Amino acid sequence: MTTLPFHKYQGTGNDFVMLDDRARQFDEHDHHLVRHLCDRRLGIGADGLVLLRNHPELDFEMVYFNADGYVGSMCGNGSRCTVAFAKYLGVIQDQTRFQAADGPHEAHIDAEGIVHLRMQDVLGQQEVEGHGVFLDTGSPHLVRFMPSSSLVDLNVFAEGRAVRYSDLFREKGTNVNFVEAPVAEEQPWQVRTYERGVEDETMSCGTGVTAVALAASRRGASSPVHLRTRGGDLRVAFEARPDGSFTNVYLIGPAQRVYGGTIEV
Ligand SMILES: N[C@H](CCC[C@H](N)C(=O)O)C(=O)O
Repeated sequence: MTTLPFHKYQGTGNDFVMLDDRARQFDEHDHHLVRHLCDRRLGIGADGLVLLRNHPELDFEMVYFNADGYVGSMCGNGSRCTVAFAKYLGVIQDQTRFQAADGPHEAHIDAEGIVHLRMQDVLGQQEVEGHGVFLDTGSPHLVRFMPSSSLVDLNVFAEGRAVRYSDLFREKGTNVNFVEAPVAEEQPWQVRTYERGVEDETMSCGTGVTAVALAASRRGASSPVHLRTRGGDLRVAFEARPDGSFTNVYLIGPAQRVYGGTIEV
């Protein structure tokens, strides 16, 4: 038995175990341990786990795992939390450049503590017959626009799973976002997400709302798009290019340290 110190963070209800791994002691191939730490009954409990590591050129590197114990692709909420964690550790102040799964990212923390995270440019979006719109915002996302008032009672677990394990997506998997457009202009777009790697609905998904905002821009939404998840509100700002791609994409929202402790492993 050894004692492992950890920190628990959440960003709009998407929660993460954060480990300060600057000394590089954590074995990233230990899927069983990652899964155990994310287990809500036997471990700490989280949608994912992040290792904060040193990086040779940038301020730090973020290594993100889904709750299934395996390295995931880009995680937007987890990135905002990692930026807040880096500040908590004194690794950065309010401005940073760091490495994530899909490449380098810039971020800053504003006077209200809100994290503005620059995402990679998004090349485009593609209609998937019978399913919705597919975008890669660092992670794969299917966006399905739903009729008004249908989201509240939707079985996101069952509906999301059906898409994620459909013949089209089974092999690589996809995250699945269900969206309701606002009924009045000043209201937010509502989003519920089934996450690959968690294989369940989460309270919020950062790369997911980013995908939703860019897909919504094709349906009249203009930057910044306001989005409401079950865990809180996020904003996505962007510039649409004439060729259908997007640049200057920012995911903007809170990131909070909930508690810290140690766990016997
Ligand atoms: N919750 C994450 C999404 C992680 C993507 C992950 N579920 C995968 O497909 O590897 C976010 O806030 O962007």
